[in-house]
Amino acid sequence: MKLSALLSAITGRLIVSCQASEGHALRHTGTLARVARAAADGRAAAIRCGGVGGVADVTAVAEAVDVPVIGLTKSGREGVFITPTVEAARSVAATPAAVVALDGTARPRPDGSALRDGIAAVHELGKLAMADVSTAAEGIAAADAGADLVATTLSGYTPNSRRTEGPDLALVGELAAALPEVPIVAEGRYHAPEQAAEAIRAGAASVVVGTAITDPTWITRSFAEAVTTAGGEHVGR
Ligand SMILES: CC(=O)N[C@H](C=O)[C@@H](O)[C@H](O)[C@H](O)COP(=O)(O)O
Repeated sequence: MKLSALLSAITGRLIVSCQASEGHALRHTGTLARVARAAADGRAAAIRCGGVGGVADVTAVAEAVDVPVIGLTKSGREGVFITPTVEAARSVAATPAAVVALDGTARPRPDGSALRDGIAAVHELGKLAMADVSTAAEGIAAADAGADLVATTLSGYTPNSRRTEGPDLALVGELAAALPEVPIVAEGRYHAPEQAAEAIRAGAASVVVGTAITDPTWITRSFAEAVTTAGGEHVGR
């Protein structure tokens, strides 16, 4: 898929991330493919998927939905863990995913490669590359390395990034101003529709929402906590 075709599908629209970590009740490829279908039925413009489920999840989701898929692999939680090697980038690019998401920070990669190498491997297989960054400087470097899209995914998850409780809307604005030619994707801790709308107003081409839509354990916990707190107040009256 060409970048222009992807952009006509996702610009000004919502992307849903359908991933589940090891041990999560939804950590099942077929189940996540169903979750992706439900999100597409709700008008998600694209699905981001893979994670610890790797290329099996990406392939199953791509078969289940008729919107573009952004694929990634995840290994570990330390240092570079999103599509961390050239081999991982190549394996995701070989699936039906239209876009490969990969760590776009300047930290050392497990295989000693540079971001530019991973992006080149993705492009060789005719796919688009989304760089997941944590700061504006990383986004600028990622665009220079050939990234087709830059996403704020890693803000709050690297030692040198801001740790906002909610989404890092400021980073969206900074990237949009610094890279007017590059589509910026807002991602990470968007927990309410109004926050997602705010990201578009801040200059994002598109917004990725994961946990708040596709993690029923997280959603339940937030309701349960609210109810328990009210219950405690009630008992204390
Ligand atoms: C930091 C990291 O590993 N982010 C991952 C990237 O693919 C996913 O675990 C997130 O769910 C995704 O970025 C969407 O964000 P949120 O779930 O906050 O809406």
